Amino acid sequence: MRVLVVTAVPAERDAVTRAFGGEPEVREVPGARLHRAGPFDVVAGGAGPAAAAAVTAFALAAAPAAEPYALVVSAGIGGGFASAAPVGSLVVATRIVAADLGAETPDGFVPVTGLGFGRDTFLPPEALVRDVAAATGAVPGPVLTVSTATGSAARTAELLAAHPAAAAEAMEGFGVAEAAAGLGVPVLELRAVSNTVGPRDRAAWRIGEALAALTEAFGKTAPVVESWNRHDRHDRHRD
Ligand SMILES: O=C(O)c1cccc(C(=O)CC[C@H]2O[C@@H](n3cnc4c(=O)[nH]cnc43)[C@H](O)[C@@H]2O)c1
Repeated sequence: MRVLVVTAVPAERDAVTRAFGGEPEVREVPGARLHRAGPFDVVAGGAGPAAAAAVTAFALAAAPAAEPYALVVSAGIGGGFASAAPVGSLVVATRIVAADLGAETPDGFVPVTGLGFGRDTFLPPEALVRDVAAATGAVPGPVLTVSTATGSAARTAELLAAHPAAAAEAMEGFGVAEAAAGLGVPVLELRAVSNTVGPRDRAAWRIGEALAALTEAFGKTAPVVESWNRHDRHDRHRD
């Protein structure tokens, strides 16, 4: 069973592959460079939902027919909402939500679904989310995908008003999920919290700590996804 993992930057990709030691085998496919480690093919596809969707689609389309991907994981560091996910913690998405995809109106932000088209949420498989949370200690909760990282208390309050249970935000999950859904592949999002969502303070980001947490999490996630693929995949896919 193979799992495609999509990160934004090479440092995140390498944090995932480090969980398996040694040098990953590198495979070039059109549009993507995959680093193979354990059950994971890991690609650093760039920042933001568009880059993430493009590289996910390229990698999925390039999989050999005899060995299709059973799962796609959007992974990396992320911002944690203070009440749910402190710096250094992990978050596994129960929902992957496009938080700024929609329209501004005189009455405030309206998501695309409120405009009568598109979609703004993908649901990872429930059993897999539960098992990954149990194995890694990750907080299960909604992860918001934003095109602009939050940098003020006012924007944080807006996001929490619209998504009171939000645990984290990042910039790729919804793009990865959109591409995976287009090809009928389930999706998961796993984030290691490097900073708190709120007024921008880049000096306070704990990137090294978050990358170390990501490495540890992927070591613990590999057996979970392998077991899920054998036992749960076909009856629990909600999307
Ligand atoms: O500078 C470095 O060494 C470094 C190493 C690893 C990753 C980075 C990034 O800047 C990754 C950008 C990536 O991180 C996500 N992210 C992290 N915090 C937030 C946030 O508060 N709001 C939104 N996104 C966040 C996001 O997915 C970015 O694409 C640097």
